[in-house]
Amino acid sequence: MTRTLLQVKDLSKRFKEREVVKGISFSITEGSCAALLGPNGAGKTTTINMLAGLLQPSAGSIELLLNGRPTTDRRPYIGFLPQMPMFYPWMTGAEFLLYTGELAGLTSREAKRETDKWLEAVGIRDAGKRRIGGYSGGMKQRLGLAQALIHRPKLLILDEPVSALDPTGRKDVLTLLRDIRRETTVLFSTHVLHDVEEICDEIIMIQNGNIALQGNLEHIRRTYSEPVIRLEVDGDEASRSWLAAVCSKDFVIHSEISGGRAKLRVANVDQASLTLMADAVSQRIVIRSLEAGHSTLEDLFERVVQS
Ligand SMILES: Nc1ncnc2c1ncn2[C@@H]1O[C@H](COP(=O)(O)OP(=O)(O)OP(=O)(O)O)[C@@H](O)[C@H]1O
Repeated sequence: MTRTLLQVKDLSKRFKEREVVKGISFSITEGSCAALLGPNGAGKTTTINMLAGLLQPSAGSIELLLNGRPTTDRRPYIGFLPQMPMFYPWMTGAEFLLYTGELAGLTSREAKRETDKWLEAVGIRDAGKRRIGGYSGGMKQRLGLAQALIHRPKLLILDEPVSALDPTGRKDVLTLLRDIRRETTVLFSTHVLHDVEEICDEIIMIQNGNIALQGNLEHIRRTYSEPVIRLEVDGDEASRSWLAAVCSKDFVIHSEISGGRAKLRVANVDQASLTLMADAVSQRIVIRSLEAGHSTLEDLFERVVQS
């Protein structure tokens, strides 16, 4: 049975006379992994800070529901990793986790047990004995994640959790987020749409403080997915002018050209690919690559942002 864990209604935030979050409503299903997407300045951090209880909304409501009933104070049930987490550099990673665990209401014995568990889970068991001042950005991010999970929250909220990580670190964190989903619902903001496609099942896309698109990712994919051909030719003038001419053909619904590459939205990829290849052969144009497939979340994001 799918149950709502978080219900947001008509949420707004105004900084002086400027409204940056404009009455948004959405819900998050228990056990899901949801992504908050949007271009720079869309209002993601402001929204996340309101959900985490760090910012007071100007209007609207945020309810966390436990077994279908709203809690009076949602904060004990939320784990939060801000965009720029702050640490005490003189503490060791383990000391910091013990401290935050006890602050979150764990007994010292529980805090010790959870500290060991999470240092291991986020991959910094050995570094846990060292001072945070000597940690790299990626290690701090892992420690921040452990800090957000130590009190076993119902909802984990993360503001761009993978932006400071190298590819291995990113993969580790995404795997961890996927693993904890059995116990913890996850909401995170990101610009990396590929990560979203890998681990999320719900998305909320915001732009200019409004919701541009939201819902189940699979459903959105099915609804908005379109046949697309990605084409690359040589950079010489003849190839480029052929590419430009191709974009104005009848079977191309929409096109984007950048250098020797083009992305073509078409009605039928098979037919369009055959026509393109035949035309290229007859004009003696070398096609470097031709990929026939469907639009990605990134394509959809670009369309929403540009509209
Ligand atoms: N404390 C504040 N006072 C005034 N304006 C603010 C404040 N915090 C954010 N803003 C403005 O609100 C808008 C939304 O900012 P926010 O940080 O929520 O966007 P974002 O989607 O998280 O962007 P990014 O992807 O760049 O982190 C921006 O125009 C920002 O300048």
